[in-house]
Amino acid sequence: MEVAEPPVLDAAGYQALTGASDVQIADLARFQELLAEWNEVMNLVGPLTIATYWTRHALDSSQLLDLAPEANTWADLGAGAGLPGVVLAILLKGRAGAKVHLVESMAKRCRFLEVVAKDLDLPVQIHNARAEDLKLKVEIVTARACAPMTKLLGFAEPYLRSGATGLFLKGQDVATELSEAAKAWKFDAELRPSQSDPRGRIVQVKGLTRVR
Ligand SMILES: C[S@@+](CC[C@H](N)C(=O)[O-])C[C@H]1O[C@@H](n2cnc3c(N)ncnc32)[C@H](O)[C@@H]1O
Repeated sequence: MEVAEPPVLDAAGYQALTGASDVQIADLARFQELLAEWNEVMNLVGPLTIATYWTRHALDSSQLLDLAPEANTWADLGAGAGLPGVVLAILLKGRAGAKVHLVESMAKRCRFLEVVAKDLDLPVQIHNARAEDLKLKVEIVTARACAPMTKLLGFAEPYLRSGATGLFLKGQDVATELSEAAKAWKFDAELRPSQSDPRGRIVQVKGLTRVR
């Protein structure tokens, strides 16, 4: 089956598609600069993806907000370079009660996140910790490229069990990952199309219990 290519957006194309404000575009462009600068000395994202940032990182991340436009409290597990968490925080900045928890187990990636948070004055809290060890009450728990579904649900268990909805960015192996995960967990999952990756899916997860 032929799969459409993802859109290749620049800042203007991203703004036309999403309706982001000029201030948000400026903040997103600054994040792209910081990513490019730090990627020279630290492995944050694939170097070639800096050139396709507006699709591959900005749109990939910000599309989650369309699925939960009212949600103010988010936790991004395995935030790494700040994707999707920093993009979400840029878009939520200025909204009363907005808070994005960036959870990342690697200390040097947390140092990068601290620099970005300060530079852009973001409503974030950075946790240098393993996601499964924290007890954060949030509306939405998210993750991109953090772990296969079976393992990811283990990381997300405390958040999902306390009432959060999961929005997980997944690639083309999502069906296999979900059927594997169903051997270990019982959960409700809905698949949403991805705007940034025609082969990718957003998995919306609610309710989670362990079956073995
Ligand atoms: C492949 S990177 C993806 C980073 C980012 N989400 C992105 O899409 O660019 C996965 C990140 O998850 C972090 N990680 C893996 N397991 C974790 C856990 N249990 N708790 C917190 N962070 C974790 C790793 O240190 C790494 O930075």
